[in-house]
Amino acid sequence: MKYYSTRDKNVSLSAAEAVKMGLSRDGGLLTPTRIPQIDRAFLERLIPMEYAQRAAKVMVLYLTDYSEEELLTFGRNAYGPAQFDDPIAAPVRKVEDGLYCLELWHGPTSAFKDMALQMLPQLLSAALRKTGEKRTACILAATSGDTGKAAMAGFADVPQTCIQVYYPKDGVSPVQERQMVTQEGENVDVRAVIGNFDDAQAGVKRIFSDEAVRAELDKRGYFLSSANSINWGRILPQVVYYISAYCDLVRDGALTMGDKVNFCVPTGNFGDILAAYYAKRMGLPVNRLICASNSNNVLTDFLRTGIYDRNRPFHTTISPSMDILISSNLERLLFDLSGENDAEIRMYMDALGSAGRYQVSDNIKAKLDDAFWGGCCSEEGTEETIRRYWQDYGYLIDPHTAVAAEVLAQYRVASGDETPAVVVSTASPYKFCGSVLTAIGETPCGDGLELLDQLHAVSGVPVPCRLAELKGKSRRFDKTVEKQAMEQAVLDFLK
Ligand SMILES: N[C@@H](CCOP(=O)(O)O)C(=O)O
Repeated sequence: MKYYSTRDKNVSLSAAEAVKMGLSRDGGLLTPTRIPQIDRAFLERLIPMEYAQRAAKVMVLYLTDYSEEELLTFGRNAYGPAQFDDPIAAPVRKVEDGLYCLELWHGPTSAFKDMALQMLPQLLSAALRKTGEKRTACILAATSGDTGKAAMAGFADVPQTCIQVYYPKDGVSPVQERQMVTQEGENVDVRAVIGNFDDAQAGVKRIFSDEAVRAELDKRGYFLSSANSINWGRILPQVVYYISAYCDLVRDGALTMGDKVNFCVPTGNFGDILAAYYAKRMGLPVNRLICASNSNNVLTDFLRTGIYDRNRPFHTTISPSMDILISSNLERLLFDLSGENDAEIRMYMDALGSAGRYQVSDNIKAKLDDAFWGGCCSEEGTEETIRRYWQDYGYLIDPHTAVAAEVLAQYRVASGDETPAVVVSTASPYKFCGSVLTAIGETPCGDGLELLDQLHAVSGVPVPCRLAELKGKSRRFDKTVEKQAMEQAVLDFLK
């Protein structure tokens, strides 16, 4: 299987090279040249398997220069009991008939990012070996809260790698910040950007395409790679959990093999829902993908009108990981929907860069309507949904999951579609204690880690052990950086 760029189909890379590079030199996203197909027999075979086996079976379809045995070893390292507090890794929890939550936060940093970022470092280390690379990979990541910690945890002290993370100052939750600034490891660094997530992501992409910085890093023995969902090695492990969830629903009798399911995904950078789209394109029986946004509802408007317009106020919300107005992975979706038309994608992305806006063709809009539905949820709606899930189901959910749960309810009313649905639950409520406490009618006593105990006292839900351990950890990083100074920050880190 070869990989090409959404902006240049003449690029031709192996999977290992694509994982190593992270982002194409032309600014495009590296994408498989074909989408492998799965059928009922394939899904039947996955049903009795453990999560790591399912992951190896799916991933080898795309990573043809890796062996299935190699991927199974990586899977067992990634999703085993040393990392995940649930033996199923990504369990599906029944909320009520026809309504399920896919819990993706049982990993070491309590967010769905662990599902990919416990795997990516192993894929990258193997890629370094497979390509004979002698330089050190420097991972640059922008985060609105969850990716940064998961990437640091995944890459900490991994040989021949180092990682530098940028998060928006005042744009992540207190627990998310504490997770990042206490991260151990000799090869890690994290800085708060004076700006929002889009500034941090734009800075990282700018550095990737800065030839002078790249040449200087090369002289020093480094090359750049990415741990964000712009890296195909991030998307692919996320495809696995949609397929796995379907198998679990069939195994448990909630679906009959071949029945369709809807997935409702809270998303900002469009990576998580793109992974669901690939699963659908591979042949997983998916009816509709419901894209849930918070008040930063650029994706809702796009899916409804075909016009992507980032020229709007940026809101800081209680679901901060989705506070994003430039959704990077939409580019891969548009590439697929356009019939892999790289010239058309260049036109849209140039317009996004210069005017902050583009309008897709009628052809793409029709295909979007067929596969997707977009909705958004206010801050009040988010709190109300957390409260409702707690009162009605005794189920404590985080604000991102609540956004999806509320948007799914809107979709059902608007469409009348009662297809069994899975809400993708992306983070532990303990990462957002203050907002969750307020939502369930408690007054937070403080604004730091003491809220972990308060939320535990009122809910009885166990605190994930790595979050509880944060209390004993001291702060290792406290640097801030202006968004224009990120290039220098990289050069300072890689002395
Ligand atoms: N929601 C993310 C933002 C970055 O998204 P990614 O999936 O591209 O890494 C975060 O929490 O950092």
